[in-house]
Amino acid sequence: MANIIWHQTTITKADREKQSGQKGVAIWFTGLSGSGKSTLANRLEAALFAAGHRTYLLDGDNIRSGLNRDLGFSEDDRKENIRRIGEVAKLFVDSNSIVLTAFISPFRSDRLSARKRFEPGEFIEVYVKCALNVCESRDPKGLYKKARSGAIPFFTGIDSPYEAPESPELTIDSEHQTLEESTEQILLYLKEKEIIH
Ligand SMILES: Nc1ncnc2c1ncn2[C@@H]1O[C@H](COP(=O)(O)OS(=O)(=O)O)[C@@H](OP(=O)(O)O)[C@H]1O
Ligand SMILES: Nc1ncnc2c1ncn2[C@@H]1O[C@H](COP(=O)(O)OP(=O)(O)O)[C@@H](O)[C@H]1O
Repeated sequence: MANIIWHQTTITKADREKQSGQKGVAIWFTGLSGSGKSTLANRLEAALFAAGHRTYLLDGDNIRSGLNRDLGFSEDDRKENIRRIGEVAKLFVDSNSIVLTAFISPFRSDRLSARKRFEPGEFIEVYVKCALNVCESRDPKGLYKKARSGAIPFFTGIDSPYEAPESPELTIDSEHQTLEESTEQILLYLKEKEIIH
């Protein structure tokens, strides 16, 4: 961008890591509405927090009522939604947090653009896999019912596409795994990658 020059801060990401003993990463949940992103992200954050880690959870509905309150659900708005979340997540990672994001993030190209803003290993894509009919039967917010009645146009999985990840770092099968099993699966991955100890 013209006349904008990146300012290198005195305290670096490496300094922060050394002080805290944890690595900053983004755990990027993606999946249909009702697949379990929020439930799992909250459960995982609680486990990480209890173990003394610095964490933060960015959740769809909360961000959409503040930072992204100007955005709706058109393709362009979803793209901008995910772009901003990616930038915010990057700031949290720079600050040495484990940031968890729980957004449908339906488009592969947008998730890839977000990934590219991070260093290798910092962006952990977690696909919360769950069949549409199961998400629809859970319908925790009653939104599928509304979407089927025509009250919510462009609802993901019904009349707006969801592009499943092709090579996510982790796939969680929320139809067949319990919440505890899914949480353990992610914690194990974080330990294997030496993000937490
Ligand atoms: N048209 C349409 N399609 C999908 N979802 C809708 C829609 N309208 C409202 N909602 C509610 O908004 C939540 C999804 O917001 P996100 O920011 O995660 O969506 S996206 O990533 O920009 O696609 C989603 O929350 P989750 O159920 O937690 O996924 C819904 O509660
Ligand atoms: N194994 C599971 N993992 C996660 N959620 C589950 C599971 N089984 C049932 N659920 C339920 O499914 C719903 C998922 O809703 P939510 O977490 O809001 O999904 P999302 O954030 O993807 O829209 C919750 O009511 C949750 O209790």
